[in-house]
Amino acid sequence: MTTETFEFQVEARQLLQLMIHSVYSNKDVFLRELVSNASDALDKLRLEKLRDDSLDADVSDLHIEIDVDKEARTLTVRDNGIGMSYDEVGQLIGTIAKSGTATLLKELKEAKDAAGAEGLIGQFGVGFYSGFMVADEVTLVTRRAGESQGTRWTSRGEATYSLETVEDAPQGTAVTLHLKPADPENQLHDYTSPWKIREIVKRYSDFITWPIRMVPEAADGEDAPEPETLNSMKALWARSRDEVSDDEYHELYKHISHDWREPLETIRLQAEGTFEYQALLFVPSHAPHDLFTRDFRRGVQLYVKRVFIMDDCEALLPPYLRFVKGVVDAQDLSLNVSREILQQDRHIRMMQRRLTKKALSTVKEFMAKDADRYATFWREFGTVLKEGLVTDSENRDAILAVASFATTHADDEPTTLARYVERMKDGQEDIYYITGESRQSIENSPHMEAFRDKGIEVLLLTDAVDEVWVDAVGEYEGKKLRSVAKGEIDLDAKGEEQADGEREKQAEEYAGLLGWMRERLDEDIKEVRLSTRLTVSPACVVSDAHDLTPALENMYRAMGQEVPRTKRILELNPGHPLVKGLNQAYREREDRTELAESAELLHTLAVLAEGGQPKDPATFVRLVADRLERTV
Ligand SMILES: Nc1ncnc2c1ncn2[C@@H]1O[C@H](COP(=O)(O)OP(=O)(O)OP(=O)(O)O)[C@@H](O)[C@H]1O
Repeated sequence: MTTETFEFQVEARQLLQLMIHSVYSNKDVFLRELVSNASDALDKLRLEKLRDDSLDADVSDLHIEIDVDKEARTLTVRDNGIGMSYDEVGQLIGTIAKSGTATLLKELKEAKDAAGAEGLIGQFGVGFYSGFMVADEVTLVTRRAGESQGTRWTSRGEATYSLETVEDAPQGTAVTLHLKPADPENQLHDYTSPWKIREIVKRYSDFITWPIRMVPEAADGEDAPEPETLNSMKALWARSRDEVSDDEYHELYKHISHDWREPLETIRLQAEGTFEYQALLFVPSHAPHDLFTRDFRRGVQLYVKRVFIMDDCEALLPPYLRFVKGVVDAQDLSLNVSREILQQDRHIRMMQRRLTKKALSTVKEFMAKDADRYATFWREFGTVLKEGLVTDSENRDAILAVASFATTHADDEPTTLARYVERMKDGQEDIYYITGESRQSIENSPHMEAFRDKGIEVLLLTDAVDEVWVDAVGEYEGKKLRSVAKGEIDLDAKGEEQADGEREKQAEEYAGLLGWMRERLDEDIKEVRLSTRLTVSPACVVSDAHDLTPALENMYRAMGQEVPRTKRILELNPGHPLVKGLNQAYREREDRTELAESAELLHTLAVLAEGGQPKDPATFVRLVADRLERTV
């Protein structure tokens, strides 16, 4: 069979170069990655055989084997697992199909130091390619279980790789690294040394549930020694807490999550009784880059009596906890259980409730005992946790209790709702918030003026989900959550006579202008009224208390839902010279053509001030230019 040569995808080539000129100082981890892939391949084969007994595959002694040849300076990691077909090798090994590769590479190039680069690579995980940190050539020979022909893949980690079919490949995959010369100064150890291999396997892969064997090289003239099993194979989740070190837990986390960094927290949970299970969950320390993409893979694996059943088990945790990684091992499920059955299983639903409560109480503990850890957690996962405020009414209070929000009270320290309430002024009945794209834009919004003036604290909500949960939640401890940009806001003490009298007078004075403007702006505006929110700006637009905000309208449209355009309310600041002038002109002039333009301008300025888009930018620019021309 001829050998075909292929070019690596551009991204794959760039990643390979990064691996070769190693951004990662600890090169030992290449073995963990290869063993991890081999272990996955064994899991997959066992599962496939379980589902389809007719599969022509030998599952009697599934294991991983590590062989070294000191003379040839090669190290081989072999498994008798699922293997790959010719096409799969091309797809899985020659390309990087993962979303976000381009972003990762860009960030890597921008990372200023090795530690930053290491962190980024860690988040991504480059698995198989890490072999090129220690080898100048990698050969992979594989045969998919059930197929007769095998495939050999070879590359020197440069621009190309070659593929050929082979006739006599054993079932599974063997990855052979042609090792670079050892260079201990650069952490490139002698990976042909049995004690080094023992040490690495023990450190990183002890919990792997398949035997990892090594056949030590025979001394001259002696028979080959018996293979030695290097790992204990004990499922960490089944061992008691004091038997397992934090490092061991962390290695399991890295195996499951493909993250190279330590988790923020490890959570153990055992349930005894009618439905027994053990769970070992991890809260990562960093949000993965694809957390908000549609095909994000959740991190909880399901085992049944120590047998791996599935990755990415969505029935075990609600979507807003999708960042939690870990293992759940249930005793009383069928090995053939499917995703559909899991979704309907009463025990699984109970398990999900318990795991959810445990995850939330862990966050509560961060909050109570370790402010830094809580701050990291919230920075990384607050946005996704808030989705639960909308979707999980049972745990809404628990989520609200651990949620925090940016606030006008402090520049860099978010507040909980409880603390906000403690600080509420005498007579303040509601919790005020404003939503928008960035802290800066909403802090300077005209809607904030009266609040700033009176020193009333406002929560600054800038995540898309904030628009939704505030409506779903509605109130906290009997205090309404109120948008400063919705409905009528009256911050003056009720019944203040002077204010009331003044307002009545103004209402009379402005009645004509307000009615006339409403007619002029009828397409977009349903009411024009005098404002009690504004102290500096001439005008602002607000939504009715129960109307959709423009951001929500856009969100629904982006999701493909039809929503009618909601007309808004224009508020004018009667204390502003521009508004006063407009009123005077309205009263004095018969010809109101110019005035109509001014009304339009005022409206557009109000839209711009809250970060909106003018409906007709060209006309707006022309009107402003006209006015400027007259003043210069
Ligand atoms: N020993 C193996 N047996 C069977 N398939 C394998 C083996 N090694 C790798 N693969 C296939 O190649 C794919 C790519 O492997 P690679 O190590 O690059 O990434 P990964 O394991 O998917 O994720 P990560 O990069 O985060 O480790 C795997 O998902 C798997 O399908």
